[in-house]
Amino acid sequence: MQRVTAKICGLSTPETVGAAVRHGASHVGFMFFPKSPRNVEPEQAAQLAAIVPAHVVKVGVLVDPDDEMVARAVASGLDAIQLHGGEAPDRVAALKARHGIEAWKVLSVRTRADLDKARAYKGAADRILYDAKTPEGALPGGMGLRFDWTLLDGFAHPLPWALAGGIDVANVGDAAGRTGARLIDVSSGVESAPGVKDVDKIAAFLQRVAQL
Ligand SMILES: O=C(O)c1ccccc1N[C@@H]1O[C@H](COP(=O)(O)O)[C@@H](O)[C@H]1O
Repeated sequence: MQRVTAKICGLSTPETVGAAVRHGASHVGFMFFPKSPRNVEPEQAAQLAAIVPAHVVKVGVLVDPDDEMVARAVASGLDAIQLHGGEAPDRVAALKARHGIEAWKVLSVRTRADLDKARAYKGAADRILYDAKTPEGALPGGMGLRFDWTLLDGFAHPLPWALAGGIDVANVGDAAGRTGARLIDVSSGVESAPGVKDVDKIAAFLQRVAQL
């Protein structure tokens, strides 16, 4: 079976990007969402992207972005965009076609019906990322909230997928084992405070993932 890999998301410093790369992250993520404590400007993202080796996938996270925002983010050197808002399938497909890079769609999950929305993105998105639905008015992600992973039991995934939401070093083994996820996304689980990534937590998380 394919081994488990990890995306460390919401990175904003060379030190934490370096830690993610050194300890074996398959993906790194940069936030382009001004309301987020992890937000980076495109110029800052370009400097961070420049120190990421080619085998590590650089993902930009955007929330209902306008065309200019996507263009500025992609120009920082991204390999993929993660659309974390209410983007419809045709919008995802259009951005993928325009920029010629992978487009991921995030589905916010509370019920099985939320998973069923994945089918509409077949042919539009490259990957579905299942994350926990956050409370009304809160950030749409990065809150360290989990959804009920048993909802994924027996679900016929229409697309390659990844799991996010409230994952940390203590529960990543359960997350991968219980759901079968081969790509795990973490942000707040490797932080010491919102928006402050911790190199020791990144190292411990990735060492645990390497055992799975
Ligand atoms: O991190 C944020 O601030 C954020 C803001 C808006 C949309 C998504 C955001 N983060 C992403 O949410 C998931 C889960 O994060 P967590 O591990 O539960 O903290 C992940 O992809 C984050 O990058």
